[in-house]
Amino acid sequence: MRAIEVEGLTKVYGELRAVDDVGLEVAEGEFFGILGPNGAGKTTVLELVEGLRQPDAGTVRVLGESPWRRNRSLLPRIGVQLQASSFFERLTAREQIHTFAALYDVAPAAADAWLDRVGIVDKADTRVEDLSGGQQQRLSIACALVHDPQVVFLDEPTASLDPQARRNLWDLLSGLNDSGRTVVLTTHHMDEAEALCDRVAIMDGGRILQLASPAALIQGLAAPTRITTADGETLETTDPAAVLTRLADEQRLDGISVRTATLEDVFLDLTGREYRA
Ligand SMILES: Nc1ncnc2c1ncn2[C@@H]1O[C@H](COP(=O)(O)OP(=O)(O)OP(=O)(O)O)[C@@H](O)[C@H]1O
Repeated sequence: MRAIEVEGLTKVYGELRAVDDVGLEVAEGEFFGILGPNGAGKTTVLELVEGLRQPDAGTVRVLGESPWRRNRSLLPRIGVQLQASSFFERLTAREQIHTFAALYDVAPAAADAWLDRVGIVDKADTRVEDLSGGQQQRLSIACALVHDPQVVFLDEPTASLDPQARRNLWDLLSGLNDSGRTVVLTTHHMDEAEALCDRVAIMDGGRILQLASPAALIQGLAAPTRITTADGETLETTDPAAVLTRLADEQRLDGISVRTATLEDVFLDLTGREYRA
């Protein structure tokens, strides 16, 4: 069963084809990433799939149903991370998540557990406008997850998190996915996509340039490994084991750094330009 099926998806703003003939499928239980620089069209794809925007062309099915126009039977089965600006004003973090929980008949205690899971339980009595950007972001993720949806959509969920909170969120999302939830996120962090996603769609200019697992995308490049020694010599090789053995024989292993290809190299190869997140 497919969690998401998208065909020929297009959204036009004036002259700009923000999303241009996008097709993709996400399997149930998959961790799927939409990756690309600012303005690539990631958020627009996500909003079209969530049913928040109407496509100009193409079809979207989520759990077998069309999300547009507001499909009430689908809403309890999907979780959508809200932008911070969409909070109810003047509510505390706890009141905020309890409100969401009540909409889905979730018990308040279960909602409180989500504040704990995203690491802001100590801010439960703080009004949302007094939370930091990263704390608001964590609250918005907790609100998206509070009803235990089958499919979770997250738009750049780690954008304003510090490194520790970012890692904690990675663990939380991996855990959700391990328990069978489908997770779809957008990110402009290549390392995040590489660490988390089963497959990624690399987008630029409204189009999907490549769609595969991070490992397959990187292997497809056949890019050399770069080994830099402590004295600054850089060796490019497709046989790193042999080069490392030679450096070991020459007692030059101390202080070396080894760099294999990454998704950034894939982006460079696809577009001919450096990736700028
Ligand atoms: N409501 C709108 N009206 C006009 N243009 C829009 C609108 N929404 C998005 N766009 C344009 O569509 C393009 C894609 O925007 P989108 O927000 O989907 O990109 P993104 O990949 O999510 O970027 P970012 O990483 O900056 O969030 C951009 O050029 C943006 O300016």
